[in-house]
Amino acid sequence: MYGLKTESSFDAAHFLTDYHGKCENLHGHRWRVVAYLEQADLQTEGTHKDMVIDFADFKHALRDLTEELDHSFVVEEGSLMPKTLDCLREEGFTLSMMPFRTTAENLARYFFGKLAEQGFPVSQVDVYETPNNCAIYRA
Ligand SMILES: Nc1nc2c(c(=O)[nH]1)N=C([C@H](O)[C@H](O)COP(=O)(O)OP(=O)(O)OP(=O)(O)O)CN2
Ligand SMILES: [Zn+2]
Repeated sequence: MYGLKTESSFDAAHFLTDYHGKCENLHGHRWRVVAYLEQADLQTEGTHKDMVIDFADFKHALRDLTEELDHSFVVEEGSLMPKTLDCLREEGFTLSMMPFRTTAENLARYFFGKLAEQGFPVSQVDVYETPNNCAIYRA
């Protein structure tokens, strides 16, 4: 089995709905996202011969995904009143609406799904919320 790994980071704001503690308040993280690909065989011909895939394609795909969330407010759908969302948008804030509670675990599954949708043979995504705390989603 062959594997590739790349990583990218994004800075964003969030809060955890129904969390009893300081994380219920709006705060920010520099989330670090590490993605892994696994494939039994290497490509056999052309420019990608003896590669799982080109590192460039992999790193750009992950970077594009983290870039979409960078410097935004990552909001769980239904967690704020529509009028609050309207006001934030009117103020010019960028909102990234997510259909899940914005935990590191769910963000790991989100990036996993987005890479898989694009055809990458993704096997695992790690999301670090702090340098020491990491959530893992695996196939
Ligand atoms: N399993 C999970 N636990 C927690 C998550 C999560 O996504 N998955 N998220 C949070 C909060 O987002 C919170 O911001 C994390 O806070 P904390 O662990 O306290 O991190 P700090 O950087 O503030 O750490 P300090 O040690 O207080 O500096 C909570 N739990
Ligand atoms: Zn947090």
